[in-house]
Amino acid sequence: MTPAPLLAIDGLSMRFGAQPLFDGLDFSSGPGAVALVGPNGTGKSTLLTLLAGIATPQAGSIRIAGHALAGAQHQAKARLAYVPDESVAYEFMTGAEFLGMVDALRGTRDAPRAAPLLAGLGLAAHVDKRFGAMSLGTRKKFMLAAGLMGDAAVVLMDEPTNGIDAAAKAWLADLIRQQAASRLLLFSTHDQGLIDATDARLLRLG
Ligand SMILES: Nc1ncnc2c1ncn2[C@@H]1O[C@H](COP(=O)(O)OP(=O)(O)OP(=O)(O)O)[C@@H](O)[C@H]1O
Repeated sequence: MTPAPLLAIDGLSMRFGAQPLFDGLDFSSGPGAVALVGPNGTGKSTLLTLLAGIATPQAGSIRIAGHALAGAQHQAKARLAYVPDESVAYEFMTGAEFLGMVDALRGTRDAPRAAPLLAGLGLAAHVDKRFGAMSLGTRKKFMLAAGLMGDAAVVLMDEPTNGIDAAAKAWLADLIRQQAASRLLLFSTHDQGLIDATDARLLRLG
């Protein structure tokens, strides 16, 4: 039997007020790198929140590795990770505490194995710093580390290279290329360099 696609979007519609952002969107993918592109305000971040199960569409369905987000929420969410554009950590938490909290919420034990991610993103020196004392780029890197650690089949990232330095960008692009063989990495971006470096398939809005 053919395995279910890692992501299957069927007839997805979303609007705020009268103007639809997208209407009847269909998309399906197995492992790979997919760049969600389009002009500002066309609904890229909104689509990611729908795929992450944080927001609910007006119509259509989303399946993650064969599990419907609407009907089998726990199974679907267990297979995905979502990296928001802005930090969601409490200001009083340290980087290490945040990764430990994500680990605990997911019921995994991946934080101790996150050392290569921390090194690659240049975070090793910041693990004991509180979020309130971190730069925006460092906060963003911890969001990326939290999403990329573990083995979620689908990793959703909102503008992953926003605010991070050139070394971390290059490392992230390499990681996406390598991991695209075994999981789906879907990211919104305006960064053509990232699209080129990851050889990503495009999902275009607007
Ligand atoms: N909760 C909300 N209530 C009302 N309108 C919203 C809400 N969230 C987003 N919007 C509107 O939906 C549209 C799409 O926003 P979204 O942030 O998804 O776009 P985007 O493609 O990610 O933009 P950008 O490239 O600037 O990041 C915008 O017009 C935005 O104002």
